[in-house]
Amino acid sequence: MTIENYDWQAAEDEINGRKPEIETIEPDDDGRAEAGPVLVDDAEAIRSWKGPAADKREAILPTWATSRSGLLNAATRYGQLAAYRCAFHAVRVPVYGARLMAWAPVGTARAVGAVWRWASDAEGRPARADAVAGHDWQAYQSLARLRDRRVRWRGSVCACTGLGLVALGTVGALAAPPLALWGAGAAAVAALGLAGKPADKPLATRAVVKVKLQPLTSPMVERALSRIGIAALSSGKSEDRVNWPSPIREDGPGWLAEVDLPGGVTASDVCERRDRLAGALGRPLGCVWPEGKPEVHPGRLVIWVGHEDLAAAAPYPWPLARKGTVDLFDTFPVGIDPRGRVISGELMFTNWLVGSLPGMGKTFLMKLPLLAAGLDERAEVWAFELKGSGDLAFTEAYATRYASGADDAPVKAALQALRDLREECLRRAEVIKNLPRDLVPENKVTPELAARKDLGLHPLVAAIDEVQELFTHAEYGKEAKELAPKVIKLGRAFGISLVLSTQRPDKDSLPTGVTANVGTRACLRVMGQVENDMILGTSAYKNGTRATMFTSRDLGVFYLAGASPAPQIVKGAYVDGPTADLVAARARALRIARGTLSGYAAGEVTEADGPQFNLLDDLAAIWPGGEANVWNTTLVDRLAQLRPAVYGHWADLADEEKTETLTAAVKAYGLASKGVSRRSGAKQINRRGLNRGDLDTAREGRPGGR
Ligand SMILES: Nc1ncnc2c1ncn2[C@@H]1O[C@H](COP(=O)(O)OP(=O)(O)OP(=O)(O)O)[C@@H](O)[C@H]1O
Repeated sequence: MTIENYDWQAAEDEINGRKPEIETIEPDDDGRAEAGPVLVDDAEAIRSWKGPAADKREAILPTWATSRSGLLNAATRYGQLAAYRCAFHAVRVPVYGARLMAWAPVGTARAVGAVWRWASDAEGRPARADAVAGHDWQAYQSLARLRDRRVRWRGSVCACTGLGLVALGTVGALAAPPLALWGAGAAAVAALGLAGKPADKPLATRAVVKVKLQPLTSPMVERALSRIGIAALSSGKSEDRVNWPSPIREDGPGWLAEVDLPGGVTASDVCERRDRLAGALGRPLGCVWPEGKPEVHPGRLVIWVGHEDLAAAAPYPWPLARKGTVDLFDTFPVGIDPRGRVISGELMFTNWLVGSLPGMGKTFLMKLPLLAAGLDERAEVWAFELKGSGDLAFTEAYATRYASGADDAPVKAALQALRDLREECLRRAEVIKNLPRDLVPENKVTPELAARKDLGLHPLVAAIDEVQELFTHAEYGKEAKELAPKVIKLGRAFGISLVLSTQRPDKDSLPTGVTANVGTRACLRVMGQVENDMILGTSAYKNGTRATMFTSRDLGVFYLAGASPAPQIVKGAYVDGPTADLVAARARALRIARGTLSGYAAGEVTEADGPQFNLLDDLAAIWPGGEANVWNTTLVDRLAQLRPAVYGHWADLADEEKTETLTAAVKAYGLASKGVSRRSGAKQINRRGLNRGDLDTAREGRPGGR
């Protein structure tokens, strides 16, 4: 119990009234404590206890104003609101124009009436009438003289202004450009329309109706907590009251309440009842996000209540979807937390495990590390999708290994990948061991070593979607279960990362060696404690990290553990199919430029990937008869027709990219493209292409021969 939580009254009652039922220190044998039992809790001593005091400093700036992403989010929110208002009113301009025109005659009448009243000294009329009624003829005479003077003067002003306006109008009509005339006309109609506007009718329709959100208050939170079915919170006893270490404050687009729960109640007890808490607070479930702060103590509860339902909020677009590259030795964005702060993850020196019920967003989440790896041109990517849906087909553009399907072939390819990764781990370990100590101070791959092509220590990211198909496979499962933990444990330091996803997190489908050793865990909605802990780690459920609290509406929402000291709730960035293809095209271009496009994406197909065939043989097969030199663009189109599954995506590239892609792909076989000049109509066009003689030489010299 902290000093603030100490119940002074109860302590005093106990000391002064009832016989104390508290621990006592018995007198020493030597009789020094004869004066009676000494209380362990001396109320006076505790009351006068002075220190050491820990000053808790409140943040100078709200959380959202302390980070670039927070500021960016706030600016985006207001910018989007302003843009929405502009667009809303822009489409209604004709309606507003029609309203102004309809009101303009009334406005004209009102303007003429006002001028007339001013020119005829209408305001003096009541005074003159009073003078007549009171038979005060002297006053009347002076008021009448005043009126005459005013009418003369005001009449002249009106006449001059009228003549001036007519002259100005005539000159304007003859000399001013039509646009200015229309502008002046519109301004006049607008002014008269506004003058004639009925008082109860607004000109513009409201673009944004402000819904007054009720601020979160401490009585509200206390009342809600007392109604979620936790006995201690609803007992009403003073010792069962929650404590407030800091006041409720606005945090991003919502309110943040931090409370210390009474003894014996933990934050996870409340997290488990998130739906009841939301109900008791009268907010949509997607607005209420309780979480623990175990680094303070298990009873510290943080409740964030958002203005907007996270499940109904617009998907969060991946910041790297349109532009940007990734340095895998740094972090990359994976989503936002309920408060709108960008959450990042990393791939180097960590392995990923993604799990959830089917259809909650596993594959969408897996796309993020795979695309991030794609945007680091040093990284080699292997992707295996064992459901056969083609969800990871975007990686075909840049992956060194790719397999997809619901049959045995991709499962076998994934197993082969694990075998090869194990070998690669050993090779890399040997390379690192033989390097001078100063280059590998921590026996780990460094960015400098990863950049050296001669060492082969580049990042290698291997993803297996629906990995349960591999681990439960009758023939390959046993070996895969043995290999995966070894790769996870060993590969980490050598730049090899596994990204695994499963929709069946149980002990048969996921070896404990995997669950115990992965560093980054992402758990979308699961049904129970076992699945939760299989993905998020032992005791995660007990510690309040419960992906069971997500509902079926929380698509793409997950607990991310391992990316930061405490698990975080994240709404994953949304990358749809076409966007993934665009990013993949950038990943491919990066590799082509660096000369690192290899394997599957470069058209090389290994035995493990399927039937054996080869780019050089395929080129020979589609070579136009009798031609000595052929443009790369023509060859790529013919290759795409020959094997759409392998070369199909090349056909969609621009001519320049087709040329580059084939140049890079044949380079691996020691074949170089050269300038090929051809006549097209009256023009002579020069493009890069291949020579048949060079191709045959490369085929002869290929290991294994023709
Ligand atoms: N981050 C996200 N934001 C918004 N919606 C998302 C997000 N991630 C996924 N979704 C939605 O959830 C749906 C299911 O996603 P996904 O296909 O990744 O699920 P899954 O768990 O892989 O399913 P399965 O187990 O059947 O393969 C998607 O069609 C998408 O509309």
